[in-house]
Amino acid sequence: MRETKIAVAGGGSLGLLLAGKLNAAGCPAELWTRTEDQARIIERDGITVIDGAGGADATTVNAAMTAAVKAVPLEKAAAPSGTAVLLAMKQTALTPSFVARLKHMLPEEHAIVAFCNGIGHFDKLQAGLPSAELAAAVTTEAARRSGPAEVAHTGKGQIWLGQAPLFAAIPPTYAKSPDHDRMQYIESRLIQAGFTVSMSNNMTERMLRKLLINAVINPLTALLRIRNGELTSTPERLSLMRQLYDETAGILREYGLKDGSHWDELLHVCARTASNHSSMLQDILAGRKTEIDAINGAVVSLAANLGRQAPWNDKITRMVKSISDG
Ligand SMILES: NC(=O)C1=CN([C@@H]2O[C@H](COP(=O)(O)OP(=O)(O)OC[C@H]3O[C@@H](n4cnc5c(N)ncnc54)[C@H](OP(=O)(O)O)[C@@H]3O)[C@@H](O)[C@H]2O)C=CC1
Ligand SMILES: CC(C)(CO)C(=O)C(=O)O
Repeated sequence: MRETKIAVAGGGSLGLLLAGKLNAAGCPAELWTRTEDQARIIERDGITVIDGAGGADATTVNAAMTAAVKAVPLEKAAAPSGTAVLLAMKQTALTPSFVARLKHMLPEEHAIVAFCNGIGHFDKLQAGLPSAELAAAVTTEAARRSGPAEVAHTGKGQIWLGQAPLFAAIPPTYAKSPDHDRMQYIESRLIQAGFTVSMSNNMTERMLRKLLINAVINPLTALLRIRNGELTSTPERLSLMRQLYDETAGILREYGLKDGSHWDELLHVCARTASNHSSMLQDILAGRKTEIDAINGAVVSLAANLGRQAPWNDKITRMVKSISDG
């Protein structure tokens, strides 16, 4: 098997969950933070993961565990040949200068497994990191950072791993395939850490399904400032959801979204994550840039590539941008 060293980039909700659980299970995974301060706190205190927190079920028992984790600010990280980076950062952080910094620090042989919601990130990574083995991870896990070294695991879900699709490129040109042994190694380590993981040979479909869910729940909950479960509570809100859903699903079908009960899946996600603030609402409340460009903005671009319009997605993108920092 090719030598692989796992590193997690981004000490936010998902990054703390991944690094905390991997290290707790005896799988060393260095965490690359943005700040020196956060790395220092984690080196001192380890990462605490509170499992079961935020569960809708009142009988859920919270269990906390703390793991020692090696943490360094990203620009000081040393990445040996064969490093696999679990990228747990928002789309908004993947600027050309950040991708150039990654290229500078990563060895020739490396893999990037991107957990980002939305689409467009693989095009940016592919353009800036031509020798990267690019892999996609789609997850229904839910996590919320509650301190620099503490994360609440607010929903147990699944992780799908596989080759990265490139949606914007027409005709599609595929990124360098992830090394099979390396992906199996990552899968086995994540399973050892307690995650439910499956390899998928159709990440396009997985990502489009997640995109459809995020394109409806995220902007509406952000604009209405409500929890995910409250979205289905009135006929007016359901009607907004339905219009946005119909338009988005119609476009995503042209890119490989299969026919299926996606509307039921959407309602199920609202019920399963009823008490969550969506990530977009959290960004708005914290005054951060949202991932709207990579979600509804991306749907508008996908429609334009087909010579079509997506007026619901276009308007909702403008509305979210008009109440946030971009
Ligand atoms: N949280 C969840 O449950 C889920 C999240 N996702 C997706 O995963 C991705 C990550 O989400 P999440 O963890 O919630 O996001 P967070 O905003 O909680 O975390 C992002 C992290 O990236 C760090 N970061 C930003 N810029 C840099 C940089 N230049 N160098 C190093 N680190 C940097 C931030 O650092 P700092 O805090 O210092 O600013 C922050 O810790 C998103 O695309 C999200 O949509 C998908 C499924 C579930
Ligand atoms: C599934 C959902 C909507 C859960 O909150 C999510 O992925 C998000 O908030 O970004």
